[in-house]
Amino acid sequence: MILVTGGAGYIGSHAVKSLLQQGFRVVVLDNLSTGHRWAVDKNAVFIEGDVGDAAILHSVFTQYPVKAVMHFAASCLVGESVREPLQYYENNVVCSFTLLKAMLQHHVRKIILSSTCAVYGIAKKEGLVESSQLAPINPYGHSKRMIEQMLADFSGTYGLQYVILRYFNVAGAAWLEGIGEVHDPETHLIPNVLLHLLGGKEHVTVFGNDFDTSDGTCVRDYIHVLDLIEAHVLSLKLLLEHENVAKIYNLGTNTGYSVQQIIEACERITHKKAKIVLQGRRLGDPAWLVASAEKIRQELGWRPKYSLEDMIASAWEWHSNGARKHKN
Ligand SMILES: NC(=O)c1ccc[n+]([C@@H]2O[C@H](COP(=O)([O-])OP(=O)(O)OC[C@H]3O[C@@H](n4cnc5c(N)ncnc54)[C@H](O)[C@@H]3O)[C@@H](O)[C@H]2O)c1
Ligand SMILES: O=c1ccn([C@@H]2O[C@H](COP(=O)(O)OP(=O)(O)O[C@H]3O[C@H](CO)[C@@H](O)[C@H](O)[C@H]3O)[C@@H](O)[C@H]2O)c(=O)[nH]1
Repeated sequence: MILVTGGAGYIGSHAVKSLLQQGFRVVVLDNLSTGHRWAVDKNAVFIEGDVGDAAILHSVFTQYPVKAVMHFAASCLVGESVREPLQYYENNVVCSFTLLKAMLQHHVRKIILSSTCAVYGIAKKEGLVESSQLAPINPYGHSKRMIEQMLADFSGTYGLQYVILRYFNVAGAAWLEGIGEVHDPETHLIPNVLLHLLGGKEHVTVFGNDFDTSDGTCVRDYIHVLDLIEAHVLSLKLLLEHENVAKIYNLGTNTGYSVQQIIEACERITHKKAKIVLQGRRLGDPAWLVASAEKIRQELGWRPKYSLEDMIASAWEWHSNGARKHKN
């Protein structure tokens, strides 16, 4: 059985569906702080609770034969982390510590961690590799960096085995399966543009056009959630079929798009025109984050199948149709 923390969230809910489709049994632990009960596939066991609650973890590990953990649960907004660092260190570092301690107490030694390219900080304009310098510039990136360090330390001393996946910007939806991104408030760029084009938001805000990039807006590397989950399944198989695994992989597409280019792509795909309002920079944003995902390609044979157009089109379908059912 696989324990999926944060399995009611955007990415976790896609992972749960995929694991079930691959024949794994799944138990989800989620406190529903940003996730949704409806997003959890009904064939998974759902436990509403906090990853920082040692008693709940004890009961989960006692009740279910958990072979590995996929740890998605976290606070994960860059700007919010600058405003609320206490929350980020508590929900990410402290809760992950409690989870890891419970795992070790119950002899569960395999984990996949959702990490982030925010651990790199200010990057040079070339594909970031896993060995690039780690110098986060916001509390969110620091908190994930600290969890990564715990895994490395616990691996050496206690035999913890892990795959750390550093995601770049995740987008798209498995909308035909009835899941996609729903955050309230929504802060991510692609859904914000699409929600505006659907009439739900007055305009699109662009945070800063004075960065050192070709058009002055921030550049990110966007990856389809289904490609991302495919990498999780490969990582899980690696962990389950081998001993002493301790791996770090970037998950991106090696291609950067500026905020301006993303808005234009959304306009092209939806045949609608966006109203743009320029604001100052958002706290904690680096100018440029683009992956080299060569390592996971070489070692696990993973490569992304979906384009930026696929991400935007599937998110558009989701926001136009699927997500509406869940709004009151
Ligand atoms: N969305 C991205 O582009 C992106 C990029 C890099 C990394 N990540 C990482 O991926 C993971 C999932 O992100 P997401 O976009 O799906 O976010 P999300 O907010 O949609 O999902 C997070 C889920 O975790 C749950 N949760 C949070 N704290 C919890 C706790 N203490 N106990 C139990 N449940 C808790 C929430 O209720 C939610 O269901 C996070 O770890 C995030 O840091 C996301
Ligand atoms: O309405 C908006 C929303 C965002 N942006 C900009 O668009 C870029 C992307 O922002 P967003 O979609 O919020 O993603 P990130 O801040 O890059 O963070 C996401 O991607 C990170 C990896 O880069 C993950 O670690 C985080 O968890 C996840 O929230 C940034 O430059 C933002 O300033 C805007 O200009 N207007």
